[in-house]
Formats: sequence, C-alpha cells, structure tokens
Amino acid sequence: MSPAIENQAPAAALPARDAPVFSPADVTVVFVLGGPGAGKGTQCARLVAEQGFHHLSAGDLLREEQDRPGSQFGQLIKDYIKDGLIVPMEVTIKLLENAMTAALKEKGTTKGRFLIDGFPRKMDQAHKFEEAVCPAKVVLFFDCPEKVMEERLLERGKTSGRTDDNAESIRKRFRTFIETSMPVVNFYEGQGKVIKVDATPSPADVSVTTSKLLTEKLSS
Ligand SMILES: Nc1ncnc2c1ncn2[C@@H]1O[C@H](COP(=O)(O)OP(=O)(O)O)[C@@H](O)[C@H]1O
Ligand SMILES: O=c1ccn([C@@H]2O[C@H](COP(=O)(O)OP(=O)(O)O)[C@@H](O)[C@H]2O)c(=O)[nH]1
Repeated sequence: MSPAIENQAPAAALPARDAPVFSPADVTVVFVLGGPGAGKGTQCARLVAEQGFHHLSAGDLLREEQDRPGSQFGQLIKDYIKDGLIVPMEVTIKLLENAMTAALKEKGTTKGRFLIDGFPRKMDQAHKFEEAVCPAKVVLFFDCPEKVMEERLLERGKTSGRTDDNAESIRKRFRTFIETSMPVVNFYEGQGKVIKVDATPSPADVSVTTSKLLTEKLSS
C-alpha cells in the first residue's frame, strides 16, 4: 500500500478524531530528533538492523509524496523543503499514519515498534500526532554542534541529490531547528521522555550508546 495521500486541502487530510488510531499498548512510538545532519537516519538504520524497529523518515515520506505523479502537494513540499521550513502538519501526519498502517498490514499484525525520524519538528505536530495517531513513548535526541552538522551536510550534498543540502538551505534549516524544533525537544524533556545522545563520535560509537540507553528506557 502506498503512503500517498488523497488530493485534498491539507487541513482536510486529517479528520478530527476522539482517540488516536493506534494504542500505545500495541504500538511503540519513538520520535527521533536532532538537527539536520546530526545522524538521525544513520542511527535509525542501525537500530532497525539491531532491534527490529520499523523506520519511518518524515523527510523521506515527504520527498516521496513530492515526486509522486499527480500529487496535489508536490510543489508545496518542494518549496518548503528548499527553504528549510516545516510542511503543514496535516500532510506529514497523514503520510506517517498511512505508512504505519501499511507497515502493520504488511506484517499482518496490530503490534509494532516505530522509529519516527525527523518528526515532530514543531509543537503543533507533536500535539496533533499524539492526539490523532499514537502517543509517543520515548524521544531520542541526537545532540550535535552546528559546525559538525554543516560539514556532514555539505559532504552528503555531494551525492545526495537533495535540494536542501547546500549552504543557503542549510543555514535556513539550522534556524528552523533552533527556533521551532528545539522547543519540541524541551517539551518532551520536561515530560522525562528524552534520551540525549552526543552525536559527535563515530557512527558505531553513537550506536552503542543509543542502543544501550534506548533499551534501558523502553524497559523502565
Ligand atoms: N557519527 C557520525 N560521524 C560522521 N559522519 C556521520 C555520522 N553520522 C552520520 N554521518 C554522516 O553525516 C551525514 C548526515 O547523516 P544522516 O544520518 O543523513 O543525518 P540526518 O538524518 O540527521 O540528517 C551522512 O552523510 C552520514 O553518512
Ligand atoms: O516533519 C517534517 C519533517 C521534515 N520536513 C521537511 O523536510 C526537510 C528535510 O527533513 P529530513 O528529516 O529529511 O532531513 P534533515 O534536515 O534532518 O537532514 C526539513 O527541512 C523540512 O523542510 C517537514 O516539513 N516536516
């Protein structure tokens, strides 16, 4: 099943609901946050291999929808990503919900563990996702200085083909991260849900720390 969304106004993509679609008794959601280039995708891939999580990258889902022939949201997504801005939440949340439903259906189960990578990046997304889709159990936060992230992104930009891995878009993404996404990390920190990991060591070393802390937190 494709996670594509029907052509309609963003707000209409997400109907009001009395309860989340998935129960936290069945579905474990781990939000994975960190600045652009902190290594979220890299660490998610390792957690999938080691711990059998299902990995959903909000950015990847948006880029897929952007490229889907006939998508009403293609141009909108393209413009927001290039400018490092947050796409209207209804679009992203619907894509995530569809992808979660598809993943569980494919496995023929109602139970699953998801790494939701690069989301939520804004407080309204966090509230809406938890209310309409599924409450989150843990937030993994990869902490990395801008200088290191910038170097990684410029290097990634040599081969990624991404329209936002260039100096100007990177500057805009950093600003959005500080102004809009860090408040989300701080909000969950206040709820005691955040695991903060230093993202500057090698991928293998970051992975060892992440795996250990995540296992401890999920079993506490
Ligand atoms: N710990 C690390 N040390 C050095 N380079 C890394 C590390 N983690 C990731 N990278 C590289 O940095 C770039 C950004 O990593 P990525 O996982 O795509 O970050 P994000 O998903 O947070 O944007 C990639 O090219 C990746 O190979
Ligand atoms: O919930 C999300 C996640 C991503 N994005 C957009 O997708 C871009 C790339 O995000 P991704 O997580 O793929 O990459 P990162 O910036 O973390 O390297 C962001 O800058 C945003 O423009 C968004 O609008 N909403």
